Amino acid sequence: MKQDETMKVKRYDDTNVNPDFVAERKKCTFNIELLTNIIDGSSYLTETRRQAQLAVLNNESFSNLPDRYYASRDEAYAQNIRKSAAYIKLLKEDKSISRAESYFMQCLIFPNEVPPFSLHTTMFTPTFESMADEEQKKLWMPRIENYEILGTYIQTEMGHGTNVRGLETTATFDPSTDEFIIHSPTLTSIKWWPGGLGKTCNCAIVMASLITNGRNEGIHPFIVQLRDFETHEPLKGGLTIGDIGTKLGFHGMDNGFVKFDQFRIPRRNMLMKSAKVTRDGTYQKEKKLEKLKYGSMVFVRAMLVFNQAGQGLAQAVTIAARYSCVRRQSEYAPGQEEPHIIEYQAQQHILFTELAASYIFYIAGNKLRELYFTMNYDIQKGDLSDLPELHALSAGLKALTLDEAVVGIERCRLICGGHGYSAASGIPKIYTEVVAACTYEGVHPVLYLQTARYLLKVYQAALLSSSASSLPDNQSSKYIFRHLHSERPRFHFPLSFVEIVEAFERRALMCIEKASKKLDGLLATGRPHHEAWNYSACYLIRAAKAHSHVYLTSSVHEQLETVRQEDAGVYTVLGQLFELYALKSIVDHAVEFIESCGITTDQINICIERIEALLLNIRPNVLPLVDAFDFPDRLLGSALGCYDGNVYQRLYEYALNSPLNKSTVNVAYFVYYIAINIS
Ligand SMILES: CCCCCCCCCCCCCCCCCCCCC/C=C/C(=O)SCCNC(=O)CCNC(=O)[C@H](O)C(C)(C)COP(=O)(O)OP(=O)(O)OC[C@H]1O[C@@H](n2cnc3c(N)ncnc32)[C@H](O)[C@@H]1OP(=O)(O)O
Ligand SMILES: Cc1cc2nc3c(=O)[nH]c(=O)nc-3n(C[C@H](O)[C@H](O)[C@H](O)COP(=O)(O)OP(=O)(O)OC[C@H]3O[C@@H](n4cnc5c(N)ncnc54)[C@H](O)[C@@H]3O)c2cc1C
Repeated sequence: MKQDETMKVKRYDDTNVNPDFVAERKKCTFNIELLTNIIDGSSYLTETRRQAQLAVLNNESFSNLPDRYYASRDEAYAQNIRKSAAYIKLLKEDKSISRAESYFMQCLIFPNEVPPFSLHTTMFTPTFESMADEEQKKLWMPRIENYEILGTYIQTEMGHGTNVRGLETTATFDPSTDEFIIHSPTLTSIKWWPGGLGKTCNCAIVMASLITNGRNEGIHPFIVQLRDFETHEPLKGGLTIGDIGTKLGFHGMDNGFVKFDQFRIPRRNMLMKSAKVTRDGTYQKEKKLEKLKYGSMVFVRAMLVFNQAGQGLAQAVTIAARYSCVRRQSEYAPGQEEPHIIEYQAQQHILFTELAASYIFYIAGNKLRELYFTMNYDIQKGDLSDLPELHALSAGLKALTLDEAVVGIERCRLICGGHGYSAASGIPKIYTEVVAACTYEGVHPVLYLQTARYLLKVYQAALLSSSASSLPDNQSSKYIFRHLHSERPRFHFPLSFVEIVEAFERRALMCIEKASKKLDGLLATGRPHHEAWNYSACYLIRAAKAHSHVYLTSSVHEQLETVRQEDAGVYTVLGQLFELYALKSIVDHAVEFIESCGITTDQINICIERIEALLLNIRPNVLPLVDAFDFPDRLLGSALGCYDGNVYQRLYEYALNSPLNKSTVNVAYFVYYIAINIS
């Protein structure tokens, strides 16, 4: 990114800081900057992020006016398009902007928003790059990279989302014209939900059942132009397109529908890297590359762990923590000043356990992102051996971290009392964005079952192997094999960090074994496989969750081992957060740990006591721990969570700006009530 010499806006306003915050920040026992580097992934990424954020704050085109919480849907959409236009212009003009820089800029330009063009970068382009052949890439990529083509990803239909194989849209090859005919044969086959489809995008990858020579060859991707490149009008020839209407959140996003009525596209618009239809209608495929077509889902699921679960929960926690250090309530010691609500143990238990979870999701999410890019390098070159592990991991972690994050965000809102319910707190917006991710890219029961399907295979292979070296070289195979072929360790309390990871592994293995036994038991009674699978679902989902917890704990433990060499202060606070998250999970799933690790209820009580001690340990550092996330105020968009802690002034300003306050007597009241009931 080109450096801007005129950068003048500071990321924080550190004048006029609430004195309570000044006192809190003085209690800090560790190097905040070092922890920020860990959260970002490196000091280089911290610096990159800050420069990118400054560039956004200095650019008036990216302001959030009108106020984002008062904007109507039309205004929210228009605001997103205005900012998108400025952002895309910038990306086109400054080719030195790196992927990381553009990512950080986008997060701040569209705070807690998925903007209408985002499908272009997260799904349309990756799917095209992965599924198009070289000639197709040469033809299309320049216009895709130049944003002349703005694409979305069209898979889901009104009647089918989860069951991709059950999609009804057809792409029938017509050899007489060398074209595919895209058709929606029923009401339920209307494509429904794709982001940016309603009003914004001019092209799309459409997933449809390929039919040639009378045979249905299954779901394949096609690139389809939807709108005229000049007038932006939907193309003639069989398209009905529109916006699907208001949703729980995503107000600035035009999720859309499209009905195809015998709409024709050239044969070469089928993406032909792993399968093709020749001029005479012959279908050919490379079976080994078949699963590549699911690749963009794996990508987004892997990214959602740090981007939505980690970042979303961390933002809610930052807001709740800062507010808790300002808000005073109730008489604690008779006759004395009301304490800050942060001093109540009940508040600390919720706030600090969610703080711990946000650190775990952020750090594990960063590691998953790195793992994705490492594994995907080989996958794109045609070596798909890591794909099953990556698919299982990204599916399970997307589900588990988002499940826990949305509950955590709501708990943060609740511990802010009444002001948490105001949009001004910023938390409702965070919640509606993050909870959407629990649905898109796959609903969670379905994703857990995908993870479990893989785990049972790994378990069977590990059972039959006499040496780990004969198994695939990945984390799942390693820990499942190791614990399957070794004695249960004796656990000592309080648990060491190594023992914590071991305990999560033993628990996961037990859950996988139980799921396997349940399935085998049902099969042994003569039930068909699909029925036995369905009635094992509760066991299978428990196994997938326990396995995902293994990744969370082991990857953060790995990070801790590195930090231990570097800085004692950071190691201590990060260790406290790791222990708190792990012990809370153990207590929440006590039955599974008692059974799998041979521990007692007395030992669970030791964990409960230890959690209380950890709350006291964490208390002095709470504000520095959320400061370390380094969220600019604009990103949080919160009167309660600003860096300077001037909560009440901001709440008052927010209320004064309400459109309802533009007049002293509201016209509706005058017209409907006074006119009818008082005159
Ligand atoms: C900070 C530092 C720098 C940063 C750098 C920058 C990095 C960039 C950051 C980018 C940030 C991104 C942020 C994200 C924000 C994103 C916003 C996005 C907005 C929302 C977009 C939403 C889009 C959508 O929702 S698209 C629609 C998604 N739909 C689904 O998910 C449907 C779910 N259903 C399915 O996945 C399948 O149909 C399934 C798997 C449930 C069932 O299918 P099936 O055919 O019946 O499968 P099955 O028989 O069970 O299995 C067959 C076989 O295939 C394997 N399989 C299944 N899925 C996959 C897969 N995805 N990958 C690989 N393999 C898969 C399965 O395991 C089986 O294998 P075998 O057992 O071997 O047979
Ligand atoms: C905000 C948002 C943005 C989206 N963006 C896009 C997009 O850009 N492109 C796109 O193509 N799609 C998009 N989608 C669609 C999304 O991917 C689907 O909604 C999602 O995959 C779920 O499919 P469905 O809605 O058909 O739910 P269904 O598949 O009907 O599932 C309903 C419920 O049934 C249960 N269920 C279903 N199948 C099973 C099973 N096999 N086992 C156990 N339980 C099951 C689950 O509890 C599930 O929640 C978006 C959705 C949202 C909410």
